[in-house]
Amino acid sequence: MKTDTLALSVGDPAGVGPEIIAKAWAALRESGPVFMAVGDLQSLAAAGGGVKVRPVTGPAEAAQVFPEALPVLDVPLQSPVVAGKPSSAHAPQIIRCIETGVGLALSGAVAGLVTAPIAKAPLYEAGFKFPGHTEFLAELTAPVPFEGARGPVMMLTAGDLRATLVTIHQSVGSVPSSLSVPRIVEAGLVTAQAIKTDFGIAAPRLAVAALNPHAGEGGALGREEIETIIPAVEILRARGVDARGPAPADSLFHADARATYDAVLCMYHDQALIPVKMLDFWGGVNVTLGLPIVRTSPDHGTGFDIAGRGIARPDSLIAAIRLAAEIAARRNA
Ligand SMILES: NC(=O)c1ccc[n+]([C@@H]2O[C@H](COP(=O)([O-])OP(=O)(O)OC[C@H]3O[C@@H](n4cnc5c(N)ncnc54)[C@H](O)[C@@H]3O)[C@@H](O)[C@H]2O)c1
Ligand SMILES: N[C@H](C(=O)O)[C@H](O)COP(=O)(O)O
Repeated sequence: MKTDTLALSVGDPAGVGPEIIAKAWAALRESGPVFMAVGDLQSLAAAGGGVKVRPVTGPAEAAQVFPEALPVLDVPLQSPVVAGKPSSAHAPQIIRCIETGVGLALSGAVAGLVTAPIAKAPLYEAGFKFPGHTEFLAELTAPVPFEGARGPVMMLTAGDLRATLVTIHQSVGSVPSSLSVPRIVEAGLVTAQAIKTDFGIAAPRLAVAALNPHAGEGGALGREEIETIIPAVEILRARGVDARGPAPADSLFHADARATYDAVLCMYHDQALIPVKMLDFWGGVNVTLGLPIVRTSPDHGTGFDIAGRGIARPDSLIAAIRLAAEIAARRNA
């Protein structure tokens, strides 16, 4: 039976996740979307600022209790949590919550997965081999077939801006040598497909950002456009994608420019994330495209500097929950 209940992995228990999950539940308990937190019951209760939490055995029970209490599929921590103090000792539980959420989404028990922020450093310290959720989720869902161009592709969206990334968590210095025609084409195909299936735009217009200032100024300021990005755009167009570019990134993000495209393919992390988080830090959402599950996440991180003080804002998490529900409804229509 199809469900619209979402799973919400708690992320790093020492971060703002538990607090903003409780605040998101308080904001959505009457209107929905319904979600079930997957995490340590005790630390959610402690961080929830008086919000009622209720242990549940699964999404069906979660939907029943949601109007009255925050439903939690308990994945107990094995060591104490101090807000603002990340610990690699929490890594196994953080990873298990994500794995549980992915399993529920793959089985159809939930409509999608929303992931509260994780901090990479404590996970790396515990031997976590993936740069972040994006690559981990791709690994966990790899055995499951997916029709069309397969991701993962990271998208950050806020307002009318949808920006996807060719390269993600790597140093700026390593980006030029990482760009290749196949890699840009693949990211463009996944983006164009997702704009149709997940965002409901029948004829997506894809802008492609240049890497170098002034798009390389005819080669005088770099040759990545001539040698790599332009050939990739040509292949995308030959494969039926309405791709345009590469355009100089500094004139791609103002309001009039944004009106000319439905998504913009960026070459590296901050080329996409700075404009998105400038446009609306509190409403931005991280979406993983091209996977057999729906996955969103807030556009911010664990906020260790403010965790436990009760001042973290749930806006981006609420936007992520709402967008996951919207995408899931489109995919299941
Ligand atoms: N979705 C995710 O899982 C995600 C997203 C971004 C960063 N991260 C990770 O989080 C860790 C910390 O990252 P960072 O310090 O670069 O970024 P951050 O977003 O955690 O913090 C940046 C600033 O924004 C503030 N902030 C963050 N969330 C807030 C909220 N909900 N309400 C009010 N203020 C908030 C913080 O206090 C801080 O001053 C890193 O390990 C990073 O990799 C995870
Ligand atoms: N670059 C992401 C952001 O700033 O929102 C963040 O690191 C999350 O990445 P994963 O979803 O891969 O954990």
